[in-house]
Amino acid sequence: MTDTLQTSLPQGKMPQLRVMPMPADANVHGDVFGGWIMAQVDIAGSLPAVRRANGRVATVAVNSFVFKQPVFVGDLLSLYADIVKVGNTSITVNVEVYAERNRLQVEIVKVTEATLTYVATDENRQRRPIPPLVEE
Ligand SMILES: CC(=O)SCCNC(=O)CCNC(=O)[C@H](O)C(C)(C)COP(=O)(O)OP(=O)(O)OC[C@H]1O[C@@H](n2cnc3c(N)ncnc32)[C@H](O)[C@@H]1OP(=O)(O)O
Repeated sequence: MTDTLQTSLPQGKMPQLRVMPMPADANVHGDVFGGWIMAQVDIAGSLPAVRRANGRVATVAVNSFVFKQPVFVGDLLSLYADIVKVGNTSITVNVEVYAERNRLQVEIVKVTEATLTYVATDENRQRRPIPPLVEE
């Protein structure tokens, strides 16, 4: 598992989300609940999906989710999300989470990796086609 240890955050990319878990997010041993991390990953992954879908999306599947290293209260988490597939109505996003621990000593650890699929939905919560990509 040596590939989980990083010395820096991904270069040239902006995190979708940065967040710090608080004591209420931890179990009795002080480690952060997996469910809390999953919620942050779901939010981070939805952000590029909403932009690409130009509107609301719903999470239809968590295709994979790996907790590579524990997360501790006070870690500063950076969540990076990249669209890896666009279907007719669905968008699949890869999310990577890095923790900055002991921030004065700059220890950065890759803690989580996940792939989720979102479906573009309309005002009746029914699936809708992904609109064509508009060049900016
Ligand atoms: C806001 C939130 O995120 S709330 C989080 C919880 N999520 C929800 O409450 C969503 C509940 N689910 C639903 O409402 C419905 O399943 C919907 C609207 C998301 C999808 O509606 P359905 O009619 O079931 O869609 P359908 O089966 O045709 O699949 C739609 C797309 O999702 C994909 N999909 C469906 N199931 C899966 C799966 N298990 N894994 C990967 N992709 C899937 C399909 O391949 C299809 O993609 P494509 O159109 O790009 O080919």
